[in-house]
Amino acid sequence: MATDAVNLLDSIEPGQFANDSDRFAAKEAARRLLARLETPFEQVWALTFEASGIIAGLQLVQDLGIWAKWAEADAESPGTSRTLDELQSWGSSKCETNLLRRFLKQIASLHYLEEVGLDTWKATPFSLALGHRESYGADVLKAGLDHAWPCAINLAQFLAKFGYKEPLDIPSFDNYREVYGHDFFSYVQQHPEAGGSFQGLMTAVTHYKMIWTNVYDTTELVAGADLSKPLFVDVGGAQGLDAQRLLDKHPELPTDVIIVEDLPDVVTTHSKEKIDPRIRKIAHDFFQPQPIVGARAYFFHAVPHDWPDADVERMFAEIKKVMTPGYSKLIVYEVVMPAQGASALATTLDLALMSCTSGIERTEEAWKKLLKTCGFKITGVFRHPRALETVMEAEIE
Ligand SMILES: C[S@@+](CC[C@H](N)C(=O)[O-])C[C@H]1O[C@@H](n2cnc3c(N)ncnc32)[C@H](O)[C@@H]1O
Repeated sequence: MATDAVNLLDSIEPGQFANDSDRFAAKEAARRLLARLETPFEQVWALTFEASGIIAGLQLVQDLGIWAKWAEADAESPGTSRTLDELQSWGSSKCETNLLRRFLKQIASLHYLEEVGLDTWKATPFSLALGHRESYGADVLKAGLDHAWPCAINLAQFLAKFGYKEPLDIPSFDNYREVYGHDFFSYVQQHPEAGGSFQGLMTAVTHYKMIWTNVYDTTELVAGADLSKPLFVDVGGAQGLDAQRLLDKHPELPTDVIIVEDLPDVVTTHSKEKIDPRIRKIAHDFFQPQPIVGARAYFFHAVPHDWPDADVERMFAEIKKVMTPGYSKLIVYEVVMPAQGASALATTLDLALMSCTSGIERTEEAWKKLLKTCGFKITGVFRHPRALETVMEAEIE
């Protein structure tokens, strides 16, 4: 029985699923299986010592440039196994043989590499992705080390110190400031490396999530627009991926009606994704007066969730001042936290926000209340069964 079960589980491959939802459902089932099969010790060990060891090893191999070299070599000769000597020779700095061996052995023991012989490994899709710049896997790893891990280590003691209140008031108490001396967005503007890993993380997450134009039908928005004026302002739009998606859906749109706004360092230093030259990028702080007046839509994707209510009120107040009543729309694309059965991705994002930015993933009730306080009425709520996030459309009340 045990052998049959093991053989069956070992035989399952991602390619056998008809679509990504089926693959995802099986992956979630495998997580539940693991939660049932692991002993409490195995679980706590995996969460602590395995995880911290693997993160250190993955970053070390990344710092040596070995993942990138391996991905290049694998593209030329897919599936070739590599010896320790070969991998060591790819390092940009000299790394002692046994030091590298010890890390590679742990990485392989957790199946992120395949051990195929003595000191010999094969790449996996995961290890190859770490070497591909365009997958942003290395940025997610680095963002974990730059932001998530140091903040998580401090979080419980920080919350105890402030009497177990929800951290929703950046000037009074903020975990990131406790760790780094500045709130998150001030810090990343002053530290380009930490800002770069955050932007890479955002790009990876945005690529992973469902395209907003598949959740919200933009036909009416565009058909009812006066294209002699700005159409779409993506506020805190980072690399401009959502703006690009609107253009992909409406390729006939002219130049300069789609605008992406973000902080100066994001628009200049971290601007890496290729987007259509018809999209205009401008540096703008959303707490300052909004320069684009009377646009058809002001779009916020995963931006309000970075901030407590008082800051969202300030941010939306600047938008409200420039909206044309009855014409302009406020469009928010965010996680709407369900009362029950939230996914691990939603709850993990919520806690990462608490830990790093004093932000929060809001419930529908919280969103309704916040938008009302800001002087907006919700004109539509749009969901997709497979989307993490919900589109909320609002107008000036
Ligand atoms: C969580 S990211 C979301 C980015 C993008 N909308 C997406 O979904 O991929 C939040 C964005 O807000 C930007 N941001 C933070 N503070 C800002 C400010 N005061 N003014 C303008 N943008 C800001 C950040 O630089 C970052 O790109």
